Amino acid sequence: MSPNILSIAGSDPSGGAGIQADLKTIGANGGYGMCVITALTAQNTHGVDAVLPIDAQFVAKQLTSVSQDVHIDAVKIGMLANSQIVAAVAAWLETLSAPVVLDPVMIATSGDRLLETDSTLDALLTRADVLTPNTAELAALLGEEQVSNWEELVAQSGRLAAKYSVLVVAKGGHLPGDRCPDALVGPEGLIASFDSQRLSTKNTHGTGCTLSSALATQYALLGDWAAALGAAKNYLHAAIAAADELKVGSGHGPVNHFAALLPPVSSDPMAQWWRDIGQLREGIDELQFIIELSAGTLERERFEYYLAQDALYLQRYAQVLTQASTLAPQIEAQRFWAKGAQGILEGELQLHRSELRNLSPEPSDTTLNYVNHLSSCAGNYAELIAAILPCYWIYQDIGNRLSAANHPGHRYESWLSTYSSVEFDEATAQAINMVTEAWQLADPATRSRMWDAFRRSAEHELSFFAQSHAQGVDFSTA
Ligand SMILES: Nc1ncnc2c1ncn2[C@@H]1O[C@H](COP(=O)(O)OP(=O)(O)O)[C@@H](O)[C@H]1O
Ligand SMILES: Cc1ncc(COP(=O)(O)O)c(N)n1
Repeated sequence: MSPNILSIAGSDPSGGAGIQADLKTIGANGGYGMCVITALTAQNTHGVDAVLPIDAQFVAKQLTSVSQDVHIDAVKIGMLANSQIVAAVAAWLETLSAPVVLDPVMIATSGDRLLETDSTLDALLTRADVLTPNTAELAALLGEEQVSNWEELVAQSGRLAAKYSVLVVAKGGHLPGDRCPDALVGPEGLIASFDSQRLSTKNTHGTGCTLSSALATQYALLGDWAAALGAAKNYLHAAIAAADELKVGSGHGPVNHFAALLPPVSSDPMAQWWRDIGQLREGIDELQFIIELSAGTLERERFEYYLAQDALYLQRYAQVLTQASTLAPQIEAQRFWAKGAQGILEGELQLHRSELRNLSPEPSDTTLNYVNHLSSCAGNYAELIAAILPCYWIYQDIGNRLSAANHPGHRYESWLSTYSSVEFDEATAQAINMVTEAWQLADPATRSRMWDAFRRSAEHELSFFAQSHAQGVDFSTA
């Protein structure tokens, strides 16, 4: 069951910090988010322009309305704006036993004040379970100098923990260096530390809000502060790592709160598919058959075996292209696939016959598995053309390299000269476009079947090129 997490914080209308960041974070971590607003701010990714604190009695009213009705599993406190609001929240907390994470927000990263100068958080510091100050807030709470290295930060956090009998998260975000450690520190010293790489981005607006609300949510789920901090830090790290995918403002933008929940944003799904079969493509390049064909050392027998299987495959492939033409929703696509089928029947198969001394009558298991896979996709146009595509694309890719290795006197000179042509490059680009268009129109389930059909065909391509050397690559049961 989702824990109910209450954020008591200010509003950031640009959505990266404050209650907006908290609600996104709580939801992304599996909690049910609620919020009591303490202040409105007018701010963006460059800084805070104005603050309008909510009347303290109205803050109290919001708190009682929520807690009279809803069971609260954990509380996260952020910006409180002034001492009247601090007092209202402190009085309300006396009626509640839920765990409390207090992010002692005083000054925004941009340097703007979020807690009035004459206000103190003292009434809340002992009631909180965990404090999450940044280096400047930590120093201010102790009336000490701000530290600049990790050992001093852990020591200073320990002094704060002892002063208020609480746990303190030592946050390395503002320290120099390429690491970004955080640690849970108690009155007795270090409890658990979590190191991470410092991510290179200027988009870190709201990281403190995000960490503290993730911590409250994870504690409600896990019941252990150290484990909760580890989980919260992992979540934040992924959100910072994906921050640059968002395009929010021209200053310090927000982190990407839903990064881990969303499928990778790819404006070019085919480029993604091509990358995702990268290992298979490398596997094909490393096959003895391809290496020897390219070098001209391939035995004639193996070459003819491959050609004979290819001829059998192409007969069926031409039928599959005809089926795609029948299923195609637009006339242009109908024509394209029909033309492909015709090209095979009239052009490529003739070429095979001229190279072959005798046509092997029997298709191998590898060849049969491949064509059966193609036929199994024939119930749906989008899936079928996704299955058809690797034959075009991989052949074109290898063909360009093989024809580059060709030279006068190469053992397979005439064959390799057919491997690359402007027409085939164009046909491949058009086939990629057709599959992209079908993908754009497809629902998520069909998209996933399309990718599966494409990937399986790429696997069959590898098996197909491997078969003349019987290298035992067989994905037929995959
Ligand atoms: N560039 C970064 N790469 C990775 N983690 C970061 C980066 N900047 C901040 N963090 C993390 O964000 C959290 C908030 O840290 P910090 O910036 O110190 O606090 P605040 O946002 O309150 O000023 C910490 O967990 C810190 O480790
Ligand atoms: C309403 C509100 N609350 C908190 C912060 C701190 O944000 P940061 O984590 O960037 O210092 C903020 N800028 N606005």
